[in-house]
Amino acid sequence: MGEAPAFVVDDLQNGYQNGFGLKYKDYETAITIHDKTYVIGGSDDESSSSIGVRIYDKATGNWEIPTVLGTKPKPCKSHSAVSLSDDRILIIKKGSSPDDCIWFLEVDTQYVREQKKNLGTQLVAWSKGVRGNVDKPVVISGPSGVGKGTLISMLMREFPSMFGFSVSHTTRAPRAMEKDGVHYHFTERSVMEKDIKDGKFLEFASVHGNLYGTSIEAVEAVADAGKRCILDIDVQGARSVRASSLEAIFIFICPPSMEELEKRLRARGTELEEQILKRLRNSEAEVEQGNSSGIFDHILYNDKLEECYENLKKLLGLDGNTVATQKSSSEGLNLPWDHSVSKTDNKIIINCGTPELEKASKSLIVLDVSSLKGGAPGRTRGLDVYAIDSFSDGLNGIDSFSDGLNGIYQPS
Ligand SMILES: Nc1ncnc2c1ncn2[C@@H]1O[C@H](COP(=O)(O)OP(=O)(O)OP(=O)(O)O)[C@@H](O)[C@H]1O
Ligand SMILES: Nc1nc2c(ncn2[C@@H]2O[C@H](COP(=O)(O)O)[C@@H](O)[C@H]2O)c(=O)[nH]1
Repeated sequence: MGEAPAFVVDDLQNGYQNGFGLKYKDYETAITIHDKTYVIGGSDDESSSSIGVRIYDKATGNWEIPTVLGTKPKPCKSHSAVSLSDDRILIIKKGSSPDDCIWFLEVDTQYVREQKKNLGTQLVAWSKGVRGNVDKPVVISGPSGVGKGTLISMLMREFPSMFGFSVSHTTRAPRAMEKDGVHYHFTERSVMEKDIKDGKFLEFASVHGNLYGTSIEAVEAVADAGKRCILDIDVQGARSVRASSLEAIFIFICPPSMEELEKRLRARGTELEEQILKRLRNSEAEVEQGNSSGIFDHILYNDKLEECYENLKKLLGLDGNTVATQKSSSEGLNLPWDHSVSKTDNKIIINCGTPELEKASKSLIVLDVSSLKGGAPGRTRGLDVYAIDSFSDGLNGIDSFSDGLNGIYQPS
């Protein structure tokens, strides 16, 4: 795809290399990985909604505008970019809020390769970086009427600040008490199919004759609120999530018997006879797959509701030690506007000192990226952050901090 280049090709061929914050005009950085140069544009244009990405393919001599998946970072005036192991580029936004400064642009991860194959286009995907290991999302599956929704409501009522519900999309009609955007995003099939084609869904499946799906945005909205995401999805959806990079805990809820399941479904009174029969027919295969597919980490029997709820809490580590597990999931990183970035092995060094402060105390922040987990279409977790307070002279390289780590960076 052709586009007027912001700089001439010779600049790319001669001037750019893998590495650091090569600031170009209009706050762009360029990172070359093998034959491709990724030009990542910051912006001072308030109207642009996200950081742009273009690719120059040295082999063909063409510019390409890739399909961009994932929740995109809002534009910033400047950023640094560092390539990590050829499959993703770390972006450090300057002047951004502490919880919005670390992003990853995935260019050749498994997810990107799969989506490229599915969509048949040049493609990249954004994933926001978070410190440490936030609690894994919880996927809850089980046949219709087994009590998934009831258990999830109990959990959310008891721990409102800890859990957030992933609001699915569905093409089925709303029930009497259901609210759009709360219980589901009720949607037209054609709209949902287009969004699926555009890569906006983490998973989707045809369930009891309707289309259901979890959008990437739904999962990220929960993470943005600093909560642990709960997904109520069918077994097909659970299988897709299991195959994705979203690391989750998978729990299957089993009915005590098929007779009891039928009783609950009928007593709920939300489905017409035809739907009840369809759901009951499907439940046999679901229970079989739930028990034998290897997708699920835990199987819970929902016979006595209170007992099942206590067991659910136990396996989520919520039995009596609630305060300890209600930790903040995404503590940010408070970077000064003026900083420079360098890299060694799996460590990214952010120098927060200014050249004018010659003999003064400088502060180096180390981002350890050796234990990254997850990634698009969710968050990139496992980012470790340390600060080093050191005194000028010779502190512009990697060698100078080998013994300088003095604990976790405290945002000022
Ligand atoms: N352990 C239980 N004993 C008796 N009734 C229960 C139990 N658990 C849930 N129920 C009841 O069963 C009905 C179905 O529960 P619920 O709506 O939570 O099922 P679900 O698995 O979310 O179904 P769906 O997949 O169709 O959304 C509800 O009326 C609920 O009150
Ligand atoms: N694969 C997905 N399955 C989903 C999703 N949201 C809900 N579901 C499952 O659908 C059935 C029926 O739900 P109902 O609300 O119509 O009773 C149930 O098993 C849910 O778990 C989704 O996003 N993806």
